[in-house]
Amino acid sequence: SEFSLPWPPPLTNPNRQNFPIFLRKDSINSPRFFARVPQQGSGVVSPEDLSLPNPAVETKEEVLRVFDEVAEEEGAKSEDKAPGSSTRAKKKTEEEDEFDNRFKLRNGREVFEEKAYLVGVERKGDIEYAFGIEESLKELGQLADTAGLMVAEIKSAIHALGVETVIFDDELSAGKCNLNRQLRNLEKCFGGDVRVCDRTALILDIFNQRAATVALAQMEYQLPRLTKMWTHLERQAGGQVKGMGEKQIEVDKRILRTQIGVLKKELDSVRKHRKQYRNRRTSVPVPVVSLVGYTNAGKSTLLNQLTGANVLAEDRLFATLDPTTRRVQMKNGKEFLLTDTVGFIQKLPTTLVAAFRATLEEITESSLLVHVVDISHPLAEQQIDAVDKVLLELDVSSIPKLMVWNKVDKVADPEKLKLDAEKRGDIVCVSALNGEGLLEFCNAVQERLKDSMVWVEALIPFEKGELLSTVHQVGMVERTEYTENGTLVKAHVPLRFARLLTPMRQLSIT
Ligand SMILES: Nc1nc2c(ncn2[C@@H]2O[C@H](COP(=O)(O)OP(=O)(O)OP(=O)(O)O)[C@@H](O)[C@H]2O)c(=O)[nH]1
Ligand SMILES: [Mg+2]
Repeated sequence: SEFSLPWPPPLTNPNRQNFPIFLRKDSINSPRFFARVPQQGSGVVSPEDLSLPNPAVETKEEVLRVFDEVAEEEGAKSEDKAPGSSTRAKKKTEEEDEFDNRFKLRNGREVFEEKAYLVGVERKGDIEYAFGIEESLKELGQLADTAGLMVAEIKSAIHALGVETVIFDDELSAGKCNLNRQLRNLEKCFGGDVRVCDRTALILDIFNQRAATVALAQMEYQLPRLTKMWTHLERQAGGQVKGMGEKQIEVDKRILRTQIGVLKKELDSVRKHRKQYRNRRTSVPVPVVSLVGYTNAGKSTLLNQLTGANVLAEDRLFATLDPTTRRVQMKNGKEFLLTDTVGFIQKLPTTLVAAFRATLEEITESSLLVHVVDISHPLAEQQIDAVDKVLLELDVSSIPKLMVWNKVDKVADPEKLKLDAEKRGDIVCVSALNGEGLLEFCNAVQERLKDSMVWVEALIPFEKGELLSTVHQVGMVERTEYTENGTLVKAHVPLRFARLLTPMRQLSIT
């Protein structure tokens, strides 16, 4: 408070390469800021290098206040250094306590909370980008929460000492020389042991925590980036043992390649297992319906509501990483299998598409795709597009689709929304949370499934009673007639089941 800080603050090291960055508030109520770089390229805000000639921060006072806090902390530290200071020991244990407190329990797993600093870079060419940087950053924040990180506000970022990870909203592409320069510059600017990562690395981190199969994608992502990880060795060696860093790279690359080999084998066996499981399932003629949609749309909640299954549904991104299939039994005795899938996300890293494909293989064999949309989300349209794009890549255009607008309980004008849906004719409005519209949903599913069924007229002998009940369960029966020779049934049934009925169909023709 007695500090008067110069404005703009001086550079501690004038030789250090520094990109100017302008800070803007994330939104009026949010304490988070995002960075704007006026020219092409990326930039960083480094604590000592906070050279903001013309900050786009709403109030200069706000930033000054942050500086005050830093200064106060610095002041406290220098006091600390006084020999024999009794506050020193106290501070020490406080720090230790704080360190211990950062181990948190989440979903039965112990995670260490990292203080992270989100950086979004808006480039000139990106302005048209549908999601917009604010939304993208918000999503990144949620991603970071999911990874078990604590999103520190920019304040703590400026507090320097607090920041351990800097997360970029875009994939920092490897291989090109300007990435290396970019990373080195970042390292230089941040100094110390700050971890710099990007959207891809963060998503991979989440996957790595919960889905073993995706570890592969992570390793493949790491391989070209190893070069960067070992440059510090070269620097330490000061040119004398220049080969040292390189050797370590080779060792690391070899280890990674071996691990990739092992994982690939594991993945193969997982695939085989899943395939066997699917084959077993297809011998039961129950149609399979897959839930797809943007992450956090409410797919797992819908599955839970319909089946009473206890699938993890949470307000965090990528809550579901493994497909889960449950049997849905309707009041009228009809059944279908409902499969939950991993959510989609924009800017899906290229390395992840392959991993998604493995998890999403399930849906290529379903009779119907239900596209779940969080219609209360301001960017619902863009999320729909993002999902459609992935579906296109998965080559499932031949499978019929049904769109569900979820979270109708959350929208401002549900009646207007329902009218909109009605006008478009192919949309069901539901609230997976309170159960609204679920009956309509099931009926719509049945209706769509009919499109993938074939019409049969079959005379089923009385001794094959179980076949008749299966027709009722999995098909749509129009008529049954009892005759001397058995039950004459006219119905839509799944193709596979129709094959089972073939001999009886011939019977009905004669
Ligand atoms: N208000 C409201 N919230 C909902 C509704 N459906 C789901 N949610 C909430 O939305 C959040 C995400 O739901 P999930 O079912 O986990 O979403 P998901 O699509 O499975 O997400 P991923 O597994 O990440 O792909 C949870 O907090 C749910 O409680 C709804 O109809 N209304
Ligand atoms: Mg889910």
